[in-house]
Amino acid sequence: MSLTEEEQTALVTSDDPHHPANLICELCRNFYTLGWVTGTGGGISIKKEEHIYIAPSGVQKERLEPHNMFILNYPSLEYLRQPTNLKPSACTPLFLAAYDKGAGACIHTHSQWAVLVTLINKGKKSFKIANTEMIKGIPRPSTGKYYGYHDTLEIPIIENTAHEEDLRDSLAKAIKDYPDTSAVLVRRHGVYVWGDTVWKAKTQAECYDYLFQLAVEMTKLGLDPAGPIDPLEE
Ligand SMILES: CSC[C@@H](O)[C@@H](O)C(=O)COP(=O)(O)O
Ligand SMILES: [Zn+2]
Repeated sequence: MSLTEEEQTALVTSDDPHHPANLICELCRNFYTLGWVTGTGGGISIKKEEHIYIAPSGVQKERLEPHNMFILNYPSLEYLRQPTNLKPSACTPLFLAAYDKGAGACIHTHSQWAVLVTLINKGKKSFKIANTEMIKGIPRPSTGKYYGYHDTLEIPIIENTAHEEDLRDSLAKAIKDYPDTSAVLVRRHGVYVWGDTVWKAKTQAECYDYLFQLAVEMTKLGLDPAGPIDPLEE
């Protein structure tokens, strides 16, 4: 299905700030200030019905403009729009793994908290944290609810590869092995977080980042992020 130039332009042109092409630009500017998408790394993709919006590869993500967006048809994976002289994000196969799981948006951050949490869990296949209020912002699909304050949240960690696209198989395996997860950490690299909608993906990415920072700081203080509540605390 090839679209005319006009039809392609219409897919990235809107006065609605919530249109995916506009939102990707706005959110990347926000994420840049958080240190999530600096130095061209990281990014976000949004799915609107059968259209998946993807940013170009290797560009400053905080300077994106709506007309820079690639558009993929889902599930045919045919490109409907490919801006000239640009390549789609190397994260595309990873974003697609999240869409295959039913996501409406997927965020990839290079947050240093995500990187550090993989380093304090040296040799481990997952990161765990419990008894923390912000866990309640993370959905638990098997229960149809969110995690509870006393639950243990477990996020898989996969090993980094030299090229982003080569992470696809291990990310897909982690999603299969941890059916309740909505995030996958990549050692020495960052994290992928997805949600049913762009807003859920965003708030969940914020909760995860908070929990990663908390876990790093707790570990520095000799506290176990997944440990029980100390009776002397209260
Ligand atoms: C600082 S380069 C980082 C990239 O290799 C990659 O990890 C990344 O997250 C962004 O890939 P990109 O293809 O620019 O969207
Ligand atoms: Zn990356």
